[in-house]
Amino acid sequence: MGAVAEDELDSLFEDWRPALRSLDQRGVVEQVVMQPAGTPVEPGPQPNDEQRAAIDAILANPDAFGAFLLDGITGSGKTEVYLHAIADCLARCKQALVLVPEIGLTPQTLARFRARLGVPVYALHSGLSDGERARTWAACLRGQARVVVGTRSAVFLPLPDAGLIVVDEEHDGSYKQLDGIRYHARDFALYRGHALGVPVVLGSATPSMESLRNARTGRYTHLHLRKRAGAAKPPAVRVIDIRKRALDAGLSNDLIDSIARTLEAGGQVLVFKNRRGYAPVLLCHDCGWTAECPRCDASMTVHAKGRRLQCHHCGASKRAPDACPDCGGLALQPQGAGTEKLEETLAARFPQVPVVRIDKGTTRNRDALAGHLETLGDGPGILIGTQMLAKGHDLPGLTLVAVVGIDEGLFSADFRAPEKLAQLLIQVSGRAGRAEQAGEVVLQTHHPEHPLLHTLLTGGYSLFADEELALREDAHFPPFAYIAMFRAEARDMDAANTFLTEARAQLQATPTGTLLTAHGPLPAPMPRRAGFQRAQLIVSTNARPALHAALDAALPAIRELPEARKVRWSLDVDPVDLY
Ligand SMILES: Nc1ncnc2c1ncn2[C@@H]1O[C@H](COP(=O)(O)OP(=O)(O)OP(=O)(O)O)[C@@H](O)[C@H]1O
Ligand SMILES: [Zn+2]
Repeated sequence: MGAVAEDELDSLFEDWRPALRSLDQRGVVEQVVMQPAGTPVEPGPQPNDEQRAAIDAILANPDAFGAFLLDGITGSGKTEVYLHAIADCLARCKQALVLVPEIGLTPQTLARFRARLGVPVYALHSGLSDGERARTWAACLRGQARVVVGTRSAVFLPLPDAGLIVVDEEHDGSYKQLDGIRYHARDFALYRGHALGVPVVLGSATPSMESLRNARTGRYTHLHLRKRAGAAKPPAVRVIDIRKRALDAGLSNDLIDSIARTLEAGGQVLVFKNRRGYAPVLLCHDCGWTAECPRCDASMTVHAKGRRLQCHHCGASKRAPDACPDCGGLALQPQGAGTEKLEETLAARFPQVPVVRIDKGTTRNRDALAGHLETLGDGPGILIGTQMLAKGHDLPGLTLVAVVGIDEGLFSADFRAPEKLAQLLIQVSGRAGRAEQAGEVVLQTHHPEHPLLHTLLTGGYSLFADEELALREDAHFPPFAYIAMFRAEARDMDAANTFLTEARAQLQATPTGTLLTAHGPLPAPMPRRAGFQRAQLIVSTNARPALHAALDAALPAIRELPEARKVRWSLDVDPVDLY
């Protein structure tokens, strides 16, 4: 079943323990008989042909498991397809579960579901108290909750009358839980759909390589939405080559002119920059000193217009020094630009419009996000954001999307980096021109000839995916191989390495051990974090059963290793991040 071993299932429900305790105190929950749904408050648009075909395919066999990949470009109306399938589910007195990424669960999304379906829609996310979670759990168990929209952990809700499971933005990294028991909500949704005998719909404009491969091999039914729904057209994309150009906070004059033109025409602008804070580095111009985190192999990020330093890896935070700690000079300069600096620069350039920044620093929860979008309003304005903004937001007034500072992503060592970058670029670009107004995307780069950009610009995500899958197959990388990663950290690197070497020996000694290829132990890409030395061991194989057999056979012994007591270690099957 993929990411989780059967015997781990129990602990997966750990998340739910406090909620269930509070449920127990309130007495037993009783089942209610489900009534067919009421009439929708708001009728939706007539599905177009592609949407109709997708809906029909999903509903062709509603009482049996089937996996569907709804592969539809941004703005193609995937949500409409879900809504029709859910409405059908309600008409058959069944329950529907919709999983959305962490930041995708906005009041906007819920309002749309409520208005269209004509039944209460239950929301489940990490911001709820244990009591609220318990109420949702009970409502599901009783069959009172007909439609639940929730993030990752909603995949464990009880569904006595299950009829449909939807995983929106199935490629999204937030479906993978990284702390404690590691599970992938998408994989688990498929497992549940199979157990419950209901269709599972995975939707995305930028499907994961894993899901695309499953669609190609016929394990999933591949459904396509190739054009934007309604009147909207895909945005025009323009690349600005910034080599040798003058830049202000990383923005070229060409881009500033485009922003000015868009604002004059009454449009809204999204400036996307995946680096929060004021500047990524604080440098002494006299001696070359830079502010490093004392506990990590990383620079500290400058925040609060230069007054504070913060480590984005361990969270350490302190006041920025007034003078260079090395040479005593007063020439400390923030280098580069993060979202805070962009906000300052754009607010100074365009004082007549609202400039709103959306990142971890300003937007801790959904209410904050709603507040920011309200500040922006419907008129001309500028939105600055990190990847938080890349997901599923429908901003009808948005006509220009400017992508700046993606260049570091083009040269990452992680084999998944191109996939993640392509997804991000397509998703961010997809925010432009979703209503009547035509959209424009401007991409600023020092590497206009980079193959990744070239492929995306000429063939879109599907051409990228073809090429990426071919590369992965040649290199024996997932989804053509299955990998597991052991991470170990300790005060000294030797302890971490010794443990991993022992773990490798245990794995290789199992009956399927010869089918595994081991890489490592090697230092992690960031060898020191929060004061710990970190190493990793990757094992890979081209047959999943061999991997699981080896893990099952070796894990008890690995847990008992004397070396295991000297390190903090974890096992990640199908890791999404290789650090
Ligand atoms: N058949 C249709 N006719 C007219 N308008 C439609 C139709 N289907 C969807 N729309 C409208 O198109 C817009 C985009 O639809 P929707 O949000 O469902 O797309 P999506 O594929 O889920 O988008 P994304 O993945 O980019 O978030 C919405 O405003 C929706 O109301
Ligand atoms: Zn740190």
